[in-house]
Amino acid sequence: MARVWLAVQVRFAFSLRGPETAWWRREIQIQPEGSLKETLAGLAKTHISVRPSPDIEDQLILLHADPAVLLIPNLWRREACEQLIAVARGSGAMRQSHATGVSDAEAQALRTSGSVVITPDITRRFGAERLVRKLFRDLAVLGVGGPQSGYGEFPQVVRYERGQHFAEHQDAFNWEQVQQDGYQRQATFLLYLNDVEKGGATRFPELGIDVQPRCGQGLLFFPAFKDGRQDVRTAHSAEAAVDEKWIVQVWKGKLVPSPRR
Ligand SMILES: O=C(O)CCC(=O)C(=O)O
Ligand SMILES: [Fe+2]
Repeated sequence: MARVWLAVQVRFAFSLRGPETAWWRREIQIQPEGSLKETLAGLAKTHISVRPSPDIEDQLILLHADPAVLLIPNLWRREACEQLIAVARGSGAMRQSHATGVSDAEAQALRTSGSVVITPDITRRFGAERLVRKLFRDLAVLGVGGPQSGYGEFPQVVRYERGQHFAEHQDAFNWEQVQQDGYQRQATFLLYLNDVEKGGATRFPELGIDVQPRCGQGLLFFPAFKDGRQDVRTAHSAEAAVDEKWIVQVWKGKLVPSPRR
């Protein structure tokens, strides 16, 4: 019952959102007591253990309880967001984004943005060490995966120009691929790098959630269950951009026992 109620409140908050409204503050006030703790306890059983440090816990907004979707407003300052955009632009390495598990032609229709993987080489060449460290420190502060889990992918900066989108998809790999690679994505951490007034929302159709990009705002969700199977309820899309949109994303993964490896 509480879950249904929470989802309804989220829709309500989004529909009321205006450019100057501190809607997430209202959202905190209407969250049922203890719901974040309950959600994290449930998450540890079904998906992944997430133990946020006490100073960030207060800033987490539970957009959806099961599956858990968390929003962290004002995680990065504008200056840092702009620096990371400048690294991506300046790298000269932005390319048409890839999509996993589909042919090139399908990928081009599915995902029309441009992106650059912030490899150690790009990090070094463009002096982005501090920014990359900050991304991983944020993940650690959010307590994603606990101190023992070392598997992160290189961060990826993505730009959507007017009309570009990423159609509905799963971030977690399909079971066949997991069996083949012995690796699954367990947490998606997305950080919005600019304010987007029109278009470009991250949409979770199954959950009735639209997240409008705000500079420095983080989004955290969990695309796979503990055993490595996709949690298809976390399907999401990037709606077509009207204003230009920039994000950076990091996936935290884990090795999954595989008969073929
Ligand atoms: O751009 C967004 O809002 C979502 C991006 C996304 O889903 C992805 O890159 O996997
Ligand atoms: Fe995604």
